[in-house]
Amino acid sequence: MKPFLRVRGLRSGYAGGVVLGGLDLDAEEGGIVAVLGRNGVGKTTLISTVMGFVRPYEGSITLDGRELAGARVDVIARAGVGVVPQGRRVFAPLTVAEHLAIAARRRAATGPWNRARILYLLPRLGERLGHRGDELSGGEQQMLAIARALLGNPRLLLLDEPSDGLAPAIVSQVGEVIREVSAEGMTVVLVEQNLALALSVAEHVAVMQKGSIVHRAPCAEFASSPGDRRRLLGVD
Ligand SMILES: Nc1ncnc2c1ncn2[C@@H]1O[C@H](COP(=O)(O)OP(=O)(O)OP(=O)(O)O)[C@@H](O)[C@H]1O
Repeated sequence: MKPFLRVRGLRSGYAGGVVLGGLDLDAEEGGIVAVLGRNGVGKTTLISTVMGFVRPYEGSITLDGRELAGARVDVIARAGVGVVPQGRRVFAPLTVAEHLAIAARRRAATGPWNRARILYLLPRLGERLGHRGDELSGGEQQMLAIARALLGNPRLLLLDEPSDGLAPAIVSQVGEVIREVSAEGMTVVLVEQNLALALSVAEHVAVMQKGSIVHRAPCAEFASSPGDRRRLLGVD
């Protein structure tokens, strides 16, 4: 079967410097791939390049057969790619309701994910509609960042370290939300340092080192290979 997201020979970086040196990645439709790797290997650069924030030097990024490498961010968003960025990017003075209204106005496509459905999935946000971004906990901000991305009805959702800075109980809620959106058919690429979260939600792992994917495995296999985890990630 042809992968829904197919990245081949992706070279990218900043101001002529190379971070991704010919990266290949596949994600099946409706599947969850976790991209793992130590700090600084280029995980955020991968997300930024797929999303069009960083223009690739070379290579191919196809979504459902359509070439997106080098396209503008708005074209990529309309083609069905959504992102939950690292650090959440919630605006301090805007309320939850205002964030959602802006995201709904700017949405790339209509589809199953509307405000009512998202508030059903993320009930805590419904209780905080009148609260400003800077009044939300880290977990609430993360749920808002996810809600904003879902409102765009992406077919491919890129999440950049959604567990960062969250308490373990909230991390498992984030994991449940990711599983639920994937169960509805959305394809997910999850960049994570939290191995437990990655292994509990994804079907496959792709491990990055120095700007390329050096190891791919089904999660169950990676979970039962402590030698691989130590060698590739430096963790037990
Ligand atoms: N905007 C930028 N301009 C120049 N260099 C950058 C920029 N963003 C990242 N880099 C560099 O690119 C390399 C890869 O960074 P990147 O953030 O993609 O890695 P990462 O795997 O996501 O790391 P982390 O896990 O710490 O978030 C690093 O050497 C970093 O310093």
